[in-house]
Amino acid sequence: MNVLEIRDLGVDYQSNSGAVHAVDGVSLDLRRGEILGLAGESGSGKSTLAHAIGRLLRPPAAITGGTVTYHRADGGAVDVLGLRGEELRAFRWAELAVVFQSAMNSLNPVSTVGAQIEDVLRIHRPTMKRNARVERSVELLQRVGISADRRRSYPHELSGGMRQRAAIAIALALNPEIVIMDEPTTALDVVVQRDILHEISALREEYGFAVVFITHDLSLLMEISDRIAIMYAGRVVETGAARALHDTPRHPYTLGLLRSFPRLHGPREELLGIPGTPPDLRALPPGCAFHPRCGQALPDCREISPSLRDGVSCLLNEGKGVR
Ligand SMILES: Nc1ncnc2c1ncn2[C@@H]1O[C@H](COP(=O)(O)OP(=O)(O)OP(=O)(O)O)[C@@H](O)[C@H]1O
Repeated sequence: MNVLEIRDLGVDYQSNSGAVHAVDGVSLDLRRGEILGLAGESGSGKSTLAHAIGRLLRPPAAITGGTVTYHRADGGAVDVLGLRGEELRAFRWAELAVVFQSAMNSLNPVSTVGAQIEDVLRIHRPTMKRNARVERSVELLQRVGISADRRRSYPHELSGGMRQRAAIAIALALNPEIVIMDEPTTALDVVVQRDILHEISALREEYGFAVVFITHDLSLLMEISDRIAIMYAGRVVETGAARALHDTPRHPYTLGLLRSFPRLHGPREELLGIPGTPPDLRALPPGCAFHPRCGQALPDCREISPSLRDGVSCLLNEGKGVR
């Protein structure tokens, strides 16, 4: 059951030197309650896609086409890109919430973390009584690992990890169906990162929300995600179950990414990485955008732009794993 369906979505950034096609014909499903990881090199369009889904794009970004459909738990379908005004505001917190990399930027520095949760409740649940709001904020803070006495702390009084936990608690205030996490733990040290990721998994089990999770760290993504979508130059080039993608990558770019990161388990392998740099998004090479960097490219790859079929867009792929 899909909670979100993205079809043929395009997002451009207008610039003096031409339109940057940051997201180009992306179709992707988010299933109810799953963690979907978005991976890809810097500049591949992950954040732009996540911002488009959350209706957070600002000029010079503009949606050039496509649809995003949200399926309510009661079966109703919502045209996310068509939401305006009050409907959009309600959708943003109650149905979809976002946690950004820097909690410091999303938290209000002059308001305690408890007050920030209670504010969300006050605005969106006008009938909720004050003590019910306090109760809920304490419950949420405790649930993300912040003790009740920290409810009155200001963001600057908390450690980086605690601030990120607070940002997650705020995002969960209205029990959203979808939580978008854009590098939520990247600024934190590895131990704190892992703790928070385990917390996110546990919260997801408990509350049943779906997550779109973005991180540069593919091994981390493999651990936390149910499914993964790999982006290259604004397009999704492979999707699949995290395990399958890890064990039998089908796109040479996926393989390259996997080889760029040390594996957590199993024998150590040489970090081969991917030669070259991502293309200019104003003028993609003809054919498969990855072909100039692909060690396995065929002559046809220079001419034919493969579409995503059966979870992979690569001419080489005939159901076999790439080498
Ligand atoms: N305001 C902007 N104006 C012009 N181009 C932009 C703007 N913001 C992003 N871009 C371009 O859009 C492309 C996609 O960027 P995006 O941030 O979505 O990628 P990303 O995969 O999330 O990268 P990262 O992992 O570094 O966050 C990049 O080429 C970037 O240079």
